[in-house]
Amino acid sequence: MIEASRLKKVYGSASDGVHAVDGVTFDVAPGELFVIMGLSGSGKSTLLRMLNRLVEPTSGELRIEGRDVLSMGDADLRELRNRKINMVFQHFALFPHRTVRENAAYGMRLRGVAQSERLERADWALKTVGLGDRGDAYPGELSGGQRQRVGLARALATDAEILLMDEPFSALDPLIRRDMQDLLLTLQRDLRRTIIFVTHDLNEAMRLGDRIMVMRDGRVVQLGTATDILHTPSCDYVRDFVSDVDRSRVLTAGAIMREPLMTVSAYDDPDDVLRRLSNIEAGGVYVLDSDGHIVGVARDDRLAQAVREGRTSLRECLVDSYEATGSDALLVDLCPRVGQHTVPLAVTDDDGRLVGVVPRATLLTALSDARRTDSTDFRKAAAHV
Ligand SMILES: Nc1ncnc2c1ncn2[C@@H]1O[C@H](COP(=O)(O)OP(=O)(O)OP(=O)(O)O)[C@@H](O)[C@H]1O
Repeated sequence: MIEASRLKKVYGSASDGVHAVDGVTFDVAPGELFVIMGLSGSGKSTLLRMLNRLVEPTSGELRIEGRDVLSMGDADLRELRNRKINMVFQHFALFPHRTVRENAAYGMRLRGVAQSERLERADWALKTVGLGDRGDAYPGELSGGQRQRVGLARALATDAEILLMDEPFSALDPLIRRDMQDLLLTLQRDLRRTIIFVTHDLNEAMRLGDRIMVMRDGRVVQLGTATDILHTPSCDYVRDFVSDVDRSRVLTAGAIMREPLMTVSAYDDPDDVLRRLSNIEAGGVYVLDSDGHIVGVARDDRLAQAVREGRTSLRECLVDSYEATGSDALLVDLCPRVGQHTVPLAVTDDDGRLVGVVPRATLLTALSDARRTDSTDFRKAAAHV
């Protein structure tokens, strides 16, 4: 959707001006939530504003859906800003004398949408952000978080495919901010807009971003998924940021899961399964059907009993003592659920097929700070838990 190559912005003269953005290259896929993260002054806002040429790049290339944005004339640029891209700011600047519905409809007015359609889409957008019953209220009658929702509704009501969001939640208190992040993630699952989201908060970046671009002094110091950045920070600068991140609320089961050491089929022989289990020193194993769904767990004590009794069907000695979760579950929610059974926590796909497991040691290692664990024996210790 967006391809930026060696984008540069120098405020002032080339020799002694400010190199706000210094040769940045990245691309954003359709439907991606792409986060630009960095400290104050690292060039995030400048970069964001170059994407719709509110700030004119000094040099570089920029394509949106393959079209060269930097060579566009006024008419094409207006069209791009009016139809394709919408911008959401930290302060939404709602009009106090207009109703919430009129405020939500405002972006479409600029785009020349007929009034009846404007109001209809505004009502849809307000409902989407949970303010369906507040359309007739005035902004002054809403809380800060609700006003921010109106701003979000305004951006959603237009059908712009690309949303540029500059620290939209930074002015909100932490609980409302978390609500708004949840709302954005939920909306994004359904609406799949392409979002470029600027923040200086790595926790927020990691919660929201499909990918995160970390900037420092106008340059990109790392570009990757939250897991990439947590596990392999590119330099000390990123490592310092990462040490403050609450891993339990960023990493997911899918990001840390392992291949199960072994799985067996319900048609396998109990004696054989027991022998294989003892080889890997495990107390139990997942039994799968031919599609990979979990049929149950074969535990060593039950298997030993079945063998003693001369039974040959694995199905007869299965138990259902295991825990399963989806791959997008956060580690904070897994903590109480691992280590309860002889088999590790199962990670299943939407159809209930086993896609991986989370042993307790894996969870502990993932929760620990990589920087500290490099210098201690934590990883080794965790492996024995
Ligand atoms: N209009 C301008 N004229 C001159 N310098 C500017 C201008 N806008 C930004 N800068 C400088 O460019 C650099 C990058 O600023 P920018 O606002 O893009 O960073 P940022 O990462 O978005 O910071 P913040 O999080 O504080 O908004 C800073 O050194 C800033 O002082």
